[in-house]
Order: sequence, then C-alpha cells, then structure tokens
Amino acid sequence: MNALLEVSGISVTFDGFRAINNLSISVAERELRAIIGPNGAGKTTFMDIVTGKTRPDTGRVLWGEMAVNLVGMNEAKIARMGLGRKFQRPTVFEAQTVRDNLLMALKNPRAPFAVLLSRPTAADILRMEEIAVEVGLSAHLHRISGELSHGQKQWLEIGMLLAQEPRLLLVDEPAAGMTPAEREHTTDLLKRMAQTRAVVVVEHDMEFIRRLDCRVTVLHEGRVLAEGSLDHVTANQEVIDVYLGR
Ligand SMILES: Nc1ncnc2c1ncn2[C@@H]1O[C@H](COP(=O)(O)OP(=O)(O)OP(=O)(O)O)[C@@H](O)[C@H]1O
Repeated sequence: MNALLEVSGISVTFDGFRAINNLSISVAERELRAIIGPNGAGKTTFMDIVTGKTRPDTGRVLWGEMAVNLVGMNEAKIARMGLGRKFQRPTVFEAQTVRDNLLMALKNPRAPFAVLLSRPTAADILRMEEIAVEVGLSAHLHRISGELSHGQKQWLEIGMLLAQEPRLLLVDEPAAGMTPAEREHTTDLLKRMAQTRAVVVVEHDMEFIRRLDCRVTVLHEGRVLAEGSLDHVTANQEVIDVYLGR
C-alpha cells in the first residue's frame, strides 16, 4: 500500500516541553487507523500538526502521490487538499434542517448560504441524499438539527465533512458521550467510510477500538510506543505499563 499521509520525524516543543518527539506515522489510502495513548501523549498535537494548526519545529508531513510537504501551509489550504477534521464537539448549524446543513457543506464553488438562497441543483440533491444514506440520517432530513440526539449530530457533522470529499478524515473521540447503540452505529459508519477514504480515529474507549478492528498506533510522550493489531499492542509490556495498567 502506498502512503497517503507520511509524517516523518516531527518534533514540537512548547515552552521547553517536547510534546512531540521525533514522531513518524504513515497512513495508507483507504486505511482505517486508530490512535490511542494516555492523556498528554500528543494525540491532539499530532492532529494539529497534520492539519496545519501547529507548526512542527522539525520534520515533514508529506501528502498524496506528489508527496507535497504540508508543513508551513495554512489550515484552509490543507483542508482544500483533502484533509478533513472532526472535532469532539459537533458544530452543526442547529437552526437549520439536516438537509440544509448537508447542502451547505457540499464542495461547491458557491458560498455556503448562496446554495440555500438559490435552488440546489439536481446533482447537489443527489449527493446530499447519498451522504445522508452513508451516515444513516435519511429518515431525518427535514428535522431541525438542534433537535437531533448527540449521536445524530455527530453523524451529521461527519456527513458535512464527507460533503467536502476528503481523502483523509481525522476524527477526535467520536464515541464520547454516545449511548451503546450510537457507538455501534458510529463504528459501522467509520468502517464503511474507510472503504473509500482514509480515516484516522483518536479514541480512548478500548471496546470501541476493538470493534473498529484496524491497525492501532499507541502514542506516549510524543512518540510511537507500539503499532499493530489491537491484540499485538495490548500484549506489549510498555503499553501495559504506561497506558493499560493504570
Ligand atoms: N499550546 C500548548 N502549549 C503548551 N503545552 C501544550 C500545548 N499543546 C499541548 N501541550 C502539551 O503537550 C502535551 C501533549 O498534549 P496533547 O493535547 O497533544 O495530548 P493528547 O494525547 O491529545 O492528550 P488527551 O488524551 O488528554 O487529549 C501535553 O503535555 C500538553 O500539556
């Protein structure tokens, strides 16, 4: 498998504290990857670096077939290159319907609200409906988004990110605050999404990770402590000592 994202040798220091320490991670096209690790391991900082929010002191973040170095690019440009990021808290437009949130999010040369003022094209409607099916919200298109459950809002936001057609989606703690049924739906959704794009999930919930059934990277003190199947990494003594055995 060729790497879609190749992070190599990145380090970043905040006020003398090395939060990321010579970290290298490679993610393949259409790969589902989980990243776990104790609090302060550097998971958020890793995502901040990949998406251009934080600039590393050293190292490269290479993207796509052309191995473009993303370091130094701004967040908007990186997003346009096909990297989407889902933060923990959903940020949907609560007063709008599910349908309108999805329509506004479509990758489109028009400004988001202009899509609502003019009539959406047949292609826009089709794409919006496809995404609603993908995230499991087809039956809720005409509901006001503010009335959705927490899980449904998260799925809507994932749908809005899919509307931007990312090649890689970074998802931060999707299971937090969800009911068991919502978690199950979310696992299925992430697995399905990773059939057509790369998905990197940062999560603490081990049961959730087990259901994802994917390669796992364990971070600790800003570097990779272990990588492989969940069974492989959870049998690693260092992982047990710093993360599992606490
Ligand atoms: N802007 C910053 N200034 C100073 N220190 C920072 C900054 N951002 C992160 N850190 C520190 O860097 C380390 C890594 O933090 P980070 O948030 O990436 O960890 P994490 O693995 O996401 O943790 P958690 O699971 O708690 O979210 C922590 O010790 C944190 O306090």
